[in-house]
Amino acid sequence: MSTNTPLLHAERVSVSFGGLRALHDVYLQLNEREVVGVIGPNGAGKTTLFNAICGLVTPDSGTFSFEGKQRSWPRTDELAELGIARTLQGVGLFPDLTVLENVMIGAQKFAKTGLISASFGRNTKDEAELADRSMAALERVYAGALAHRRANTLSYPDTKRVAIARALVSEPKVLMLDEPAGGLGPQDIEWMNGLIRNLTAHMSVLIVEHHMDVVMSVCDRLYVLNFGEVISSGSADVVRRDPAVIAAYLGTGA
Ligand SMILES: Nc1ncnc2c1ncn2[C@@H]1O[C@H](COP(=O)(O)OP(=O)(O)OP(=O)(O)O)[C@@H](O)[C@H]1O
Repeated sequence: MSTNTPLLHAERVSVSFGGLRALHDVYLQLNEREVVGVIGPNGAGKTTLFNAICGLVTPDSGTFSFEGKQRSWPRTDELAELGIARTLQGVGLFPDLTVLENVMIGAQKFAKTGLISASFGRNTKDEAELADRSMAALERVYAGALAHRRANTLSYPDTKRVAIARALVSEPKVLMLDEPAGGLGPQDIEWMNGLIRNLTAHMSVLIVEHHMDVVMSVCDRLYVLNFGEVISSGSADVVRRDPAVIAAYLGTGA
């Protein structure tokens, strides 16, 4: 892949739910080691675009390319192999499992005998390898000390870190983060932004966020959606000053 080829490229994406047009001719490009934000008011189509890339929604039309090759839209069971990982809005950890066990669930790609047998110790070599990878992922988000805590004892900011570790354990090329700053205070947002920037040493990051302020400082480029269309794209400075963006956000009070 040439250095100018985008890692991920979606073009002319349209999605309808019955009579409702959720996306219309949307485009998005993510380059190597880039942090790109998809922002926009409530109902703009951000999650639908994420879901299309993750195989949770099938577009009516549009093309998808990954590593320079056009291909069908990814199915959910192809994501790990392709190198795409996603965190879920609302975190989605298993409350009664330990942090390490939660992260190990993200490592299924590496469990030669399947997660269940590995988790139950039928193959101790696989289990040890999974645990090592999971521990390394936790350490990358500075959460190694939390490994043996139950997920339901964590603070909210810590659950968000663990959710990222769970996505990192499959060693993705593209990490998709759903509202990484949602519910965090200013200090934790700063910390989270620092973490995201560090991740770009190894991968590209795609972020969906409702509030534009929280992603402005961390994103190299932004796409702004409103009513299912891209109304602006570019650097934070360009987007922030775009009258169409100001009008869209003022219109919703976000
Ligand atoms: N499964 C679905 N069935 C019907 N309509 C849907 C479905 N998913 C989304 N929509 C509609 O599509 C539009 C885009 O929704 P989407 O969730 O993608 O927006 P969003 O920008 O992520 O919003 P928010 O910031 O509130 O999460 C909305 O009008 C929404 O009601």
